[in-house]
Amino acid sequence: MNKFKVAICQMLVTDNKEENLSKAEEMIREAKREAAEVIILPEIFNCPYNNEYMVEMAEDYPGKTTDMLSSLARELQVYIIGGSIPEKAGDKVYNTSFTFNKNGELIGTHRKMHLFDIDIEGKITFKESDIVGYGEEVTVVETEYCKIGVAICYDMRFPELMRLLALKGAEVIVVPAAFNTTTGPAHWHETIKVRAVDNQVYFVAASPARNMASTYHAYGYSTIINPWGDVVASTKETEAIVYGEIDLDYVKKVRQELPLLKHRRTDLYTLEEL
Ligand SMILES: NC(=O)CC(=O)C(=O)O
Repeated sequence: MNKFKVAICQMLVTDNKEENLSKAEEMIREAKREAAEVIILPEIFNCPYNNEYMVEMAEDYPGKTTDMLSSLARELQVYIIGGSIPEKAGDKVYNTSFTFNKNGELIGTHRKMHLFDIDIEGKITFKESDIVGYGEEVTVVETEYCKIGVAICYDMRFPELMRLLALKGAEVIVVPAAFNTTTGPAHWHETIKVRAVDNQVYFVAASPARNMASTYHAYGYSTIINPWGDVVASTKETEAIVYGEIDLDYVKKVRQELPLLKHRRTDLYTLEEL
């Protein structure tokens, strides 16, 4: 089982949770019909990426959204990396990604570790930490194919975390994300490519489609990059499913031919999880 097919559901997210859940289900079913085995949703897919909505629509785990993902994973016999949702835990809200295996069992929970607090003059101000709590754990999920590192959006801007995922054995890194129309054109493609090349992984970056009726204008352009830095598949800003094949022999080949991970001077510097 050295190859498997992934699908990114680049869905249009609205302020209607029922509509978002139906859209996610419809796209997951379509991806299964196209033989995808690992299906990925974008960051904050069940409500708008906006602090007020995230507080209002946050759900406990287990809850309506995660129950739906779990039962779809079981029924369709696929892995689902459920983008992220606002998760309510006690009096806190987290931006959390839940991953389910083919039996519908929860095999990974990633709470966004780096929160999107930015202020770009004349363009965009966002202060996620006003309402979202910080995740504390590095997340690598075990699948029947390989280990998959999971992080959320702004997390991917931190090369130390991405490297840690590779050092923990990830051959694929999946990042549900929602860059925007300021940061997307500036950094999206370059960041994805360099993280794939540095860590010699398949890098799967899943965005929502752009919704100009929303307060946050997601960039779109969900993309899969291989360990050599080539684009396996990509799309533009509108709703679409992006499919790509992950070839684990190719990961091994690139890592053998250009042994970056082996050539690290760990006698001179190290990276450790505290
Ligand atoms: N939405 C994010 O967390 C990050 C983002 O949009 C960016 O880094 O740009």
